[in-house]
Amino acid sequence: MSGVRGERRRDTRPAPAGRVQPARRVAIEVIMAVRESDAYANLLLPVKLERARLGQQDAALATELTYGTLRQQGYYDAVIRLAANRPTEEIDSPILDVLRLGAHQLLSMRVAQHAAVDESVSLAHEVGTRSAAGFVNGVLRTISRSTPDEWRARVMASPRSDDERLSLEHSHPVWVVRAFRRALAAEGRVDELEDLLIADNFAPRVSLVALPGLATISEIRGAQKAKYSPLAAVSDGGDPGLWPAVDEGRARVQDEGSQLAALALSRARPIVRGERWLDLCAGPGGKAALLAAEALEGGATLVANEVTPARAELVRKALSVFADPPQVLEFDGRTVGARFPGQFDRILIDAPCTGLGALRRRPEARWRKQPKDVAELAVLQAELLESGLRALAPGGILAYVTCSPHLAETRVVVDTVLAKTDGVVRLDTPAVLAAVTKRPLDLGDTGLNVQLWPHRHGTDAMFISLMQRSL
Ligand SMILES: C[S@@+](CC[C@H](N)C(=O)[O-])C[C@H]1O[C@@H](n2cnc3c(N)ncnc32)[C@H](O)[C@@H]1O
Repeated sequence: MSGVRGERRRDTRPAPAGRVQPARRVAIEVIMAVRESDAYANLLLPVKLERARLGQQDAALATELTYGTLRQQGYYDAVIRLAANRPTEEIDSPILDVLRLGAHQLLSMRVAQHAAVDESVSLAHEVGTRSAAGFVNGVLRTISRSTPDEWRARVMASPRSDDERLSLEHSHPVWVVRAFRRALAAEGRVDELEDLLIADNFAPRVSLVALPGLATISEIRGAQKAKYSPLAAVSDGGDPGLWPAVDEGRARVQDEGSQLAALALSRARPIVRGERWLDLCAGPGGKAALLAAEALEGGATLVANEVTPARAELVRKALSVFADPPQVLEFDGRTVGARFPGQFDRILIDAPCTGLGALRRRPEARWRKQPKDVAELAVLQAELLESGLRALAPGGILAYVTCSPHLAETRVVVDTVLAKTDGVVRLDTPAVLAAVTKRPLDLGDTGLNVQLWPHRHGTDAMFISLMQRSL
C-alpha cells in the first residue's frame, strides 16, 4: 500500500484532472501550502478563491473545507490513526492532507459519503499514486462505516489526563490547553476552559471598525452594531470589500478586541492638542489606522513604526486614507527608546506574539506554534516594552497589548519589566475601558490589566495593560 512513508511507489500516473470539485481543489491547495510553505490560510484562501472564480456558494464550501480541516487537524489525526491502524507520521504528508480533508467531510459536514470518498480518492491520484489512492479509499471507507459519535467515543477512550481529553476533543495541542488553563485560573475562571476551546473552533462574525471622522457605523448597511466597541459593526457574511466605506479604507475589518486595545490608549484621558503618539509595532496597520483617526480628531500626531519593510508598506497603505498620512518608520522597535528618548505622549506596543488569542481566525496557528516560541517572544516583548517606556515623555501613557492570553506573554512581561523600571506606574485599564465600552465587560480577576476572551466577549483574546511615566 503506498501513501505510507518509505514504501515504493508503483504507479505515478495522475488521474485526469477535473474530477475534483473546484471547492475541494482550492481547499487542498491551501491546506498543502500551509504545511509545505508555512502559508497563512486566511491570506492565501482569498487569493485562490478569486483565481478560481468560485461563486458564493462554492467559495463558502471551500472556506469551510479549508478552515474546518485545519482547525480540527488534531482530532482528525486521532481518527485517522485508528482507521489506518498506523501512526500518522508514517503516512506521506500530501496523502495525510487528503485524508484530513476527507475526514472533515465525513465527520463534521453533511457531505454525501460517495462524494467525500470519491473526490478524496481523485485528489490522492493527483497528489500521490494510484496505490496511495487505494489507501485513501480504504481509510475513508473505514471512517464512513462508523458514526461521528462512535468515532468520538473511540478517540476519547484513551486520554491520560483532563488536558489530554480536552486537547483531543477540541483539537488544540496539549500545551495550548495547559496555557489557557493557567491563564483562566489566574483570573479565577478556570471553569470556562472548555467554553474557550469550543469558541476557538467557530469562525467569528466579521467585525468592522468605522474610523472616527471618516466613516460611521450606519454606512455599513446590513451590519449590526457590536456589543462593546462604540465604533464597531458586525456582519454575518458577504464580502466586506463591497461596502464603499471599506473599499475606500474609511472602515476596516477589525476585531472588536483590537478596537478596544487602541481605544484604551487613545481615550485613556482627553487628548491635548500637539501630543505625539507612537505605534511601535504597527504592521499591518489596523490599530495604527484607528489611532491615526483618533489622533486627528484630537489634534495629536501619530508616528507608526514597523521593522519588516513589507509590513511597513501595508501600514502605509492602511494610512493612505488620510489626506496627510502619518510617517511610517522602519526601525527595530528595540532601538526606538534610545533614538527618541522621552519623546512620545502615548505609545502603543501591540507586541509580536504567539497569536494564541486569535485561533478562531487563524485556523492553522495552533499547530504551528511551539512552547519554545513563547520563550523567545517573551524576551523580545520585554525588550520592546523597555524600549517603549524609554521613549515615553513625562506623564506619557503606554499600552502594552498582545493577541495572546499566555501568561508568559502578558502579565509576566509587564510585571518583570515594571519591577526593574523606576518612575512608571500602572493605570487602571479596566476603569479606562469601562468608560469606553457600550456595556460593562465581564472581567475576571486581572488586577489593573484587561484580558478579553472569545468565549466571554466574542472578541480575540486581547491582553491590554496601561502604564504611565511619572511627571
Ligand atoms: C501583533 S503585530 C501588530 C499588529 C498591528 N498593531 C495591527 O493592529 O495591525 C506585531 C508586529 O510587530 C512587528 N515586529 C516584530 N518585531 C519587531 C521589532 N523588533 N520592532 C518593531 N516591530 C516588530 C511584526 O512584524 C508585526 O508586524
